[in-house]
Amino acid sequence: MGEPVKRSVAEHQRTVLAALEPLPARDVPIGGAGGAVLAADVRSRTPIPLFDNSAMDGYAVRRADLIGAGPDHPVALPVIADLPAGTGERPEIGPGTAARIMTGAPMPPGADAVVPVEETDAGTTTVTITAEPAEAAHIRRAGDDLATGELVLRAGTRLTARHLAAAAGAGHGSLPVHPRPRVAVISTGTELVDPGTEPAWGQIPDSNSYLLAQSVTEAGGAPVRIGAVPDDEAAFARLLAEVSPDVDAIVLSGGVSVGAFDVVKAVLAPLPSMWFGPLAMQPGKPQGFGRLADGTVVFALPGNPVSVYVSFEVFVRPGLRRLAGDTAPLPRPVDAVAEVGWRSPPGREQYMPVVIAQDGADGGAGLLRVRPSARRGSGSHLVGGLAGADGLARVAADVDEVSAGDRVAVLWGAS
Ligand SMILES: Nc1nc2c(c(=O)[nH]1)N[C@H]1C(S)=C(S)[C@@H](COP(=O)(O)OP(=O)(O)OC[C@H]3O[C@@H](n4cnc5c(N)ncnc54)[C@H](O)[C@@H]3O)O[C@H]1N2
Ligand code: MOO
Repeated sequence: MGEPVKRSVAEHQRTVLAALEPLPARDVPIGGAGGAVLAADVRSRTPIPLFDNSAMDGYAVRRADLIGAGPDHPVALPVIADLPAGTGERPEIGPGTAARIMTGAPMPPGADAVVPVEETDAGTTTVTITAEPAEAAHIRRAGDDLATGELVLRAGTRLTARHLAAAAGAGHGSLPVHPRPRVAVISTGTELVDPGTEPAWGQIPDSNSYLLAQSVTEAGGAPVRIGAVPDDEAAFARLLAEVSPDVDAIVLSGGVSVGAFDVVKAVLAPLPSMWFGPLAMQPGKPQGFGRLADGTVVFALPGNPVSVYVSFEVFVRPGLRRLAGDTAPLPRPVDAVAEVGWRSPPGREQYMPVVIAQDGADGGAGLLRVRPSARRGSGSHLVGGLAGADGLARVAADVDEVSAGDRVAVLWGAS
């Protein structure tokens, strides 16, 4: 039984990206838009600030009344109004009068400067002022920040807290976004039990569904973690049919190899819209990708936990970015030096989970230093070693050994 020709990692990545389109845009209230990608430019509906207002708690005055004012020349003015932030009043400040005003309150007509309360006696009927204000002192002008119609946010921006604040300030209650992809996560394997449950002989905790659900969240998607299901073809087919109408994609783990009970392959390989095959990759060799008959996107990842982590980073995360409409370029791999050597299988591009350290006072040129995060190096079952992995060292398919001191490319940081 010979092995089929292996597809390269780059080709599979291209295939995945070419098969996916951004989810259709829709207006979402800004309270729920964080993490989604903006589908259209957003312009300010109003000036920011909306109106001239005071930058200080103090008194709105006519500057001409206070020329020459100082500690030795106090000037007393009648206080004709009290203006808190939010006031709807617009009292005219005539010559020789003042209004008490709080930070954020609109400047009353006639006033052309604000004197901070610290430079007064804080009077409420008459105020005595001991400083001459500069021209337009402590006034925040309408439109200083943005004029009406100015660009606030560009299409393609993944919305963070800062973006939501700017959009809210510019008068938007909702934003046009590509929704975050809803992603169901299912682990297959009769050997799987919920973590924390005592496993019987032959059983192990399901770690993949937790890895995948959290990875989906970190990639900006909305996970629906179904958890572990046994290797039962009929039940698995029913579950897919039940779940798929509510999600944009399904990420599966396990059951894609050549075993006798490989349920994912058994149920999905007959679909013409699914591809299964080996990749020239380690870990992550057996993979499936495509769509269910109803169009739901399916990533069928191998069961080994390190394979799942690597496959998510290399295929699923870029795919989810595409569904989410994120057009920012993927981070480029950075140059690093291997601190120790390790072996890589010939003919397969290797993705080694690594601990990353930066050269410090020892005279290094700032190059990253990496070593495998798992004690035993490469092994797609070494889930414990994943905890220490800061990134993935990529070793070309034609390299079968990395030696200490070799340069390697490292995928690192949010992608
Ligand atoms: N004769 C061959 N056997 C295998 C090959 C091969 O080419 N020929 N490929 C190996 C490689 S490489 C991988 S990767 C695995 C992938 O197999 P499956 O995708 O069918 O995955 P399973 O057999 O279901 O599980 C593999 C391994 O991972 C453990 N596992 C599965 N799910 C979870 C989970 N949710 N949480 C934690 N661990 C999980 C499972 O118990 C197995 O130990 O096939 C090799 N075999
Ligand atoms: O390709 Mo497998 O994913 O090495 O364990």
